[in-house]
Parts: sequence; C-alpha cells; structure tokens
Amino acid sequence: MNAKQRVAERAATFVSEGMVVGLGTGSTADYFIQALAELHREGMPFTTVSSSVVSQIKAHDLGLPSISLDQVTTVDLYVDGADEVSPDITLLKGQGADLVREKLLAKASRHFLVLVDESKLVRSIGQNFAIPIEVMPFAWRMVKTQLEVLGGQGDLRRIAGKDNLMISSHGSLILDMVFPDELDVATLNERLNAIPGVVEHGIFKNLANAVFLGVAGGVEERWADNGDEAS
Ligand SMILES: O=C(CO)[C@H](O)[C@H](O)COP(=O)(O)O
Repeated sequence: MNAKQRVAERAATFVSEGMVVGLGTGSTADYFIQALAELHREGMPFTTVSSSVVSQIKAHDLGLPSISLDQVTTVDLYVDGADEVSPDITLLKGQGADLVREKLLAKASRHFLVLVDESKLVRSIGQNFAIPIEVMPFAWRMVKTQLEVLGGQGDLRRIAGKDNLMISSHGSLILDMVFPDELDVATLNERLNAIPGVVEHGIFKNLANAVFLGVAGGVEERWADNGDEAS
C-alpha cells in the first residue's frame, strides 16, 4: 500500500452511518473514493457529494449513492488532497481547476480532512506552485491588473488542446499568479477575496480540520486548533 492509499484508508475510518460525505478531486482523493466503495459493499449507508464532474463519475462507476451539490446545505465529512500544506494547515489547492466546488464543500463541512504525502509540505503557501485564481472570463484582464498592483506576476493557465486555455467546469478562466514573499498569505487571502471578478482562489485558510500525512510505513495526523477529532 502506498502513502496515498494509507491516508485514504485512515480517512475512511471516520465515515459513519448516514453521513453526507464530500468527495475531493485528484489521485489521492481517488483512493478515498475506492475506500468508500469498500464500505458501501460492506453495507454501510451513506451518501456522497462530489467536488468535480470527474469524482462524480468515479463515484457513480463504483456504485456509490450520491446527491448533487445544490441539494446540500451541510456536509458531515469532506476528504480531499492538496497541492501544498503549510505548518498552520493552510492549503493551496486548484491544480484540478474545480476550486469553487472544493471551497464550497470545505466551508460547508463539519470536518474537512486533507490527505497528502510529504512532498506537499511547504514552509509557506506559494513555495512550489503559483496561486490559482479563478476569474469570470470577461473580467480576466481587469482582475490581472488588480493582481499586478499587489505585485503578482503570471498569466492565464494554458493546456494542450484546440483552444489552449484552461476553462473550469463552469466556464471560468484560471490565472496562475506568483506574489512577492513579503505579501503574507493571510493578507493575500483577504485581498483576493475582495477583488471583483474573482470567482474563487486556491488559498484555503482556516478550513481544514486535519491533515493526514503519509509517512514511511504509517500515517501522521496533524489536527488544527479548530479540529476536534472527527468521531
Ligand atoms: O486541489 C486539487 C484539485 O483541484 C487536488 O486535491 C490536488 O491537486 C492534489 O492532487 P493529488 O492528490 O493528485 O496530488
């Protein structure tokens, strides 16, 4: 069993009868979806809500019960991966470009567990990746100008393919921006929240309850101060 599987199996032990379980997106979240399928086969009743079309299809293919996001007000447990995790359990997410649903689920969850291996640990957010900022398509130049006023540098995310631009599942564009080190993540989070035309961004601050870290031969749990252990 690899580190991603180990953390996913551990997270699955927090699922209990009748829960609404939020499904993340990415290779680590996939292992959690597979672990849920095992619980479902064993007869445990629960339902799922997905953070992306991809996860929804995976859940469906494995026979997991699901409800759509617009039917949900609160989620009992949301389990997802992350691209970066800093020591205060702030996350950077969004390489999968489904930021809006991911943050909605994180905010609506009673418990949000984050599954990572050691490669995701950083001293500060933005160390390994640019900050993904999802923007209304007609606003992207205005938003980019505002981000440059903050010292940001970057451009629209490009992908291989006909149109060459990354478009989120609900039609937004993604700006990947690098900011000066002097701009601390708490301030950056607030500034990004305040820019008109920004749909969502990849800084997840004060949202995760715990990080499950895959280490050699085991799982290390790091609970946030707000993170009473899910039970
Ligand atoms: O934020 C995400 C998608 O938007 C993913 O959780 C993040 O990219 C981690 O993916 P993986 O588990 O494949 O490393």
